[in-house]
Amino acid sequence: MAYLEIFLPIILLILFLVLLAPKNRQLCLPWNWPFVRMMPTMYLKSHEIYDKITQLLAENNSTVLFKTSWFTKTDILVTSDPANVHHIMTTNFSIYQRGSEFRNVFDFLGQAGNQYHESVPKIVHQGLEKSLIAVLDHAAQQNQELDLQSLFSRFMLDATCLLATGFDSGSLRVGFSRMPSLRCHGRHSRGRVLSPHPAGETVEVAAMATATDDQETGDGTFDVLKFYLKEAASNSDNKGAQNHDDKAFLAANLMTLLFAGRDTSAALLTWFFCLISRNPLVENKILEEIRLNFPGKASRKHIFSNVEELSKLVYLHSALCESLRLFPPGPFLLRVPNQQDVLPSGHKVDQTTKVMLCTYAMGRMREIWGKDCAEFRPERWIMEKGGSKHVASNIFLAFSSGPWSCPGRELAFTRMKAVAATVVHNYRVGVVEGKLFVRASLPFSP
Ligand code: HEM
Repeated sequence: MAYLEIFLPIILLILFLVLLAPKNRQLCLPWNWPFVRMMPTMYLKSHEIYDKITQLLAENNSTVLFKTSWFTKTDILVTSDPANVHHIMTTNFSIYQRGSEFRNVFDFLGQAGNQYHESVPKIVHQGLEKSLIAVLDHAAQQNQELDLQSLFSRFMLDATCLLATGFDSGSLRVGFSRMPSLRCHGRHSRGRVLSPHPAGETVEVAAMATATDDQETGDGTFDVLKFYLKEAASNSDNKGAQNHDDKAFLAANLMTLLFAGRDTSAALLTWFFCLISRNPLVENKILEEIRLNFPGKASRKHIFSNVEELSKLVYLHSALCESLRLFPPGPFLLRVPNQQDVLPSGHKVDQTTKVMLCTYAMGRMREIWGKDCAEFRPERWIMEKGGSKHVASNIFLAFSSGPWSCPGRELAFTRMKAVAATVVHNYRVGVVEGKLFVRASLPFSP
């Protein structure tokens, strides 16, 4: 009897697991436990989540439904199937829409007007000369190790802030110590950029749109949004935002831009330098391309006089695309349908399904990129007769696809090419042994 009391619950538990757990089991999917479903496996594998999901997608026809717990009632459908991507991002995008109106506000991204074309070359040159080259020269003279991602983040933050608002946050300079951080606060769309002030002392740069934001902050912070609104109002064609709703909207967009313009490009450039430091042949080809296209500039730090000249660097462009394929700064794009839908793969989704498009896995699919999909090979982006190869955005998803794709793509390439060409031409970058680590975070970064 005593034995029965001990063994009966165990037998019942085993029966329960056997009957319930394997119910939805597909090929090689994580074990689907009762109540907590696939959460334990996802948690345990979180440190290698991107590679694990890539492998699962390869084994399950590019689409996998992850069951989260019974309590949250939300399932996650992960897909790298190009037909699903096209359906979600283009054909049926209206039910998966993100609903952003940023395009009307910041026309400098090239959607309208010519402010982009006028300002970018000046800002890129100024940033390279005043900060990037100065910092790298100093580090090279001192034989100093540098945190590359912090360096590129600062460059991109200063360039984006200057371009979007006219304010120079001056965070990249010789002797920088703290990494600037971007923070957003609650319902007032309040954001802060922590950055060392050009004058030397550390101050906070804030973009605020609270009900009381007419007052001076009085705590040593600089209100970038107020600066931007004043500039906009003094422009006769644009009276600037007048009411608080407009200001909140502008503040939210300003923060989006600062985040989008800083971390993506900085993470990608860091991966680019990691990859070329391990592939010296690629680095040599980039150097050769620079030599051929900018003759007579060998002894100069600045190899190009206007950013349009950068379009000659086809191999460098390809090496950046190849880095984006292997290490896209956004490894997943998230969408939630606002009604029921059936994907081309046959999967049904509704408002309780989070759909994750796996950019990382798509960049490593044999079916798309061939047997050598795991190799870093910029040549795959170049046509046989020369020139860059066009790859459809539903298979190369780094900048998203369809109507809501990245509006900063051209700007991103211009700035990344300017930085990469200048650094490759002037310095040798190597990864310090043991200092490269991969963070499972967004943006996906070394
Ligand atoms: C390597 C560089 C970059 C990559 C890989 C990248 C990638 C992306 C992706 C994938 C999205 C769409 C996200 C989604 O649909 O869920 C996006 C949106 C966006 N990107 Fe980029 N981007 C880059 C650089 C930039 C730059 C330089 C800017 C501007 C300064 C920029 C501005 C934006 C904005 C404003 C959005 C829309 C954000 C929103 O809708 O909330 N991006 N980007």
